[in-house]
Amino acid sequence: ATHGCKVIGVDVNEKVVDALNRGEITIEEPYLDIMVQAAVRSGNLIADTKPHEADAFIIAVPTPITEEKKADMSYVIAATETIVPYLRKGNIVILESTSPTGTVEKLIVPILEKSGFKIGEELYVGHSPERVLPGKILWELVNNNRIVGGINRISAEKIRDLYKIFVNGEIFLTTATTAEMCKLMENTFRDVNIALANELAKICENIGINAWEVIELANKHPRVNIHQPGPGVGGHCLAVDPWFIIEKNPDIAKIIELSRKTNDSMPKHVLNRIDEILKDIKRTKKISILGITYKPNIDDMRESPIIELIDLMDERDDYEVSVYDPYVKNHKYQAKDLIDVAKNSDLILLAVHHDDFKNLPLSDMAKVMRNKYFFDTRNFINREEVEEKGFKYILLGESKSLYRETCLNEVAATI
Ligand SMILES: NC(=O)C1=CN([C@@H]2O[C@H](COP(=O)(O)OP(=O)(O)OC[C@H]3O[C@@H](n4cnc5c(N)ncnc54)[C@H](O)[C@@H]3O)[C@@H](O)[C@H]2O)C=CC1
Ligand SMILES: CC(=O)N[C@@H]1[C@@H](OP(=O)(O)OP(=O)(O)OC[C@H]2O[C@@H](n3ccc(=O)[nH]c3=O)[C@H](O)[C@@H]2O)O[C@H](C(=O)O)[C@@H](O)[C@@H]1O
Repeated sequence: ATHGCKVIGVDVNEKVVDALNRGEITIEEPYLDIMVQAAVRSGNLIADTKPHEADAFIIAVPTPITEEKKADMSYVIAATETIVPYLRKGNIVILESTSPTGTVEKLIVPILEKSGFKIGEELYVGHSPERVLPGKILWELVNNNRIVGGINRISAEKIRDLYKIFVNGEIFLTTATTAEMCKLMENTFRDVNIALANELAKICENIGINAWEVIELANKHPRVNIHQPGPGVGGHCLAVDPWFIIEKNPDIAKIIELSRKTNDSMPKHVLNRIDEILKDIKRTKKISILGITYKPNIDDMRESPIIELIDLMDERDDYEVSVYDPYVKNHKYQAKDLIDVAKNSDLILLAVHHDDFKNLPLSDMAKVMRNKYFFDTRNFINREEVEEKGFKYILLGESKSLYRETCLNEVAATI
């Protein structure tokens, strides 16, 4: 809309539509409010609960997984069916939702055929996966390279020409099914690499060294890029998309499935570590959790591993939980500030590395706590600073064994 096109934003949620028409946004994303205001004011962006006739239709509805880890394609089916009555000869239809392989060819095309138009000749159809990173969406939307998979060459070319209106990155053409698999493998690549880092974290805890130090040093190799361990992988992308591959290839996608399970095991692993740290306390223990979103500096809690951790603690009667997240209001355990969250607590768990947590009021927090344990799952907080304030600092991916202490002393003595 800010590049001169007339855009109709269609959503079944009336609240989203009403907000957009007032020039307001319903998600947190840097600079999006300014851009939407400008687009609405220019008259180029309007929203409605029903589609209008148009030259091109872009489908970007949710593609979640069910409890059984199967792709839920109901939103894509519903949205595609909704546009059929509005289609005209020469229209372009693009699926942007991250989808299992074969979605365009086997699910969307048969629905679009109900329009009576010849697919690929009178209707141009394809998949152009969205690759933006939440928190950097507006920059990446324009500057990322894009893949366009058509059901035939002319479809891919027509879709490419549409994206050229606002994309500065390169646009690569392929088939619809290849484009679907590219998107799934991009997120799977990241998920598998994070699983490797999480496994390393557990191994290092086992042998008494620091995984973060191993990663930093190993990554000095020109062809090594180990990712960061943490309390688990969240979001509606990495925690979801690999399952689309596993569902269709259960006997082959073994590494992918094991990686998913490894990352999903991290909240339980964090709880096991807390059990071990607080094993001598026999009464109900209070845990203060800093951050519950799925990653830093955003308000999205979808598939957050911290929510999973809280659920695990809820199942136990020896834990009481208190939470503080500057991006979240209304969580059932939400404290009003960083002092309130620490009241009568036994352990602070740094779960999400929001920038807001860079300068914690550690002295004031320590004053209201019962025991002063600080468990950092992100290697985010300065160990010396925390220890200076009287806390015992514990880091995910590190177990300070006697062996490690002795080795470090020996190294220090040699230097
Ligand atoms: N959010 C992101 O940064 C990225 C999202 N994606 C993919 O894009 C797709 C959409 O994701 P999000 O925008 O994050 O989801 P979302 O849940 O934030 O928004 C989807 C919107 O679609 C609406 N909707 C549902 N059914 C509809 C229908 N039949 N007709 C019209 N509107 C309908 C919902 O009310 C909701 O407002 C997913 O497949 C996701 O994996 C891919 C890359 C990045
Ligand atoms: C390959 C890739 O980088 N995909 C991006 C990803 O966005 P998303 O916000 O889900 O990715 P993320 O920043 O890796 O975070 C996912 C999760 O992984 C965790 N995480 C991430 C990196 C890391 O080294 N260790 C780690 O534990 C994060 O804490 C978070 O819980 O998924 C998006 C999507 O598909 O929606 C996609 O558009 C984005 O480009």
